[in-house]
Amino acid sequence: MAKFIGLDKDKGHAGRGKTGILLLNLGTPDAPTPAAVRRYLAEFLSDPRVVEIPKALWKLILHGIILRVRPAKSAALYREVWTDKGSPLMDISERQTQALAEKLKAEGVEAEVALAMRYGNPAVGDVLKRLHNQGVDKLVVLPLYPQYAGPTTGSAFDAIAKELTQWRYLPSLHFIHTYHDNPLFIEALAESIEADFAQHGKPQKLVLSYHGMPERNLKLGDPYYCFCIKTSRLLAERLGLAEDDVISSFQSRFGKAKWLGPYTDETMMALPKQGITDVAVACPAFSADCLETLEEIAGQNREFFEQAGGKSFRYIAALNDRPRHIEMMAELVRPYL
Ligand SMILES: C=CC1=C(C)c2cc3[nH]c(cc4nc(cc5[nH]c(cc1n2)c(C)c5CCC(=O)O)C(CCC(=O)O)=C4C)c(C)c3C=C
Ligand SMILES: [Fe+2]
Ligand SMILES: [Fe+2]
Repeated sequence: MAKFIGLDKDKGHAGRGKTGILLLNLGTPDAPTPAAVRRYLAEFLSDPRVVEIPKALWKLILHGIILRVRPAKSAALYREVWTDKGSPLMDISERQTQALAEKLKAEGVEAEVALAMRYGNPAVGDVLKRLHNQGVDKLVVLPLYPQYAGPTTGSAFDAIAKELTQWRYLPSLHFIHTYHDNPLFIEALAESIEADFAQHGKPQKLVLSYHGMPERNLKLGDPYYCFCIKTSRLLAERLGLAEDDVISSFQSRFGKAKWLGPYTDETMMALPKQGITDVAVACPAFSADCLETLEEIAGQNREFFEQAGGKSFRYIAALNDRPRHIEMMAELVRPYL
């Protein structure tokens, strides 16, 4: 067998030269069952970009403890958010892909728009091979993580690179690494928040809850924290809110190490004691609603807030397939088409 994957020898260069746009997100289990969640977590948590502790030690902890305990617990949480269309993250990602394809087509842009997931399905390698077979020689990759982070965007790049190192004929490649301060991104977020304020009134505080990361990653040079804070600052400026009206916090801790703070759960338990009983919460690190927003924020954190005496907790949905969000995606890829 040849060492590298080349052009199809029967077709040669015929029908090539197409542009492909690859939207990439994290991935989600195939079903809300312990077995499917175990498969998903085993792949996710074996990624050295995600958990940076010595490999042999981590393998023992992962297989000896975590993958025995967590799948059943997580599967129960996934069941709470699962719909007849499956995992929200998958359903929404598919809708985003379709909407971007339709928008570009309406603009007269010819491009194959595809979705891949970093873990699980559709797998990055399979989707890249499919695009290659469709004649794509120019590839634009848009990981749907607004703020660059090594464990997410960096890992998405690894998956692309791992596949392409096996190819003989590489496409031209454009990798969009961050859009935390893109004006259309800020505009899309602002619109979604303004729509909430118009309906329910301005809350005492707007809480912007970002997915967390070990604090050590920041110290080692990961820009994620600074990018999150910049998103918050630009968003507050665009909304005309004072610094004191907005809280940035970090959710979804994993393991015993210190993570970026302040922690969202502790914030929610503390606010009512400070007289803050009316909050709106948005999650600007998530381009699509998923377990971490629907269950952890709109479910668990709402309960923490209300149990501590909070009166009004509104979760503002992720940008999902809002037209302005799709417009932002088109704008991000346009320079490379
Ligand atoms: C173990 C460390 C983790 C790091 C670091 C991390 C970073 C990170 N993650 C996202 C986005 C998402 N994470 C999601 C789920 C999820 N994340 C972790 C762990 C880390 N994430 C776990 C173990 C899980 C699985 C859920 C569970 O078992 O509790 C999801 C949702 C997936 C879904 O199916 O809905 C997203 C999205 C970002 C942006 C990020 C950045 C630093
Ligand atoms: Fe995560
Ligand atoms: Fe979580």
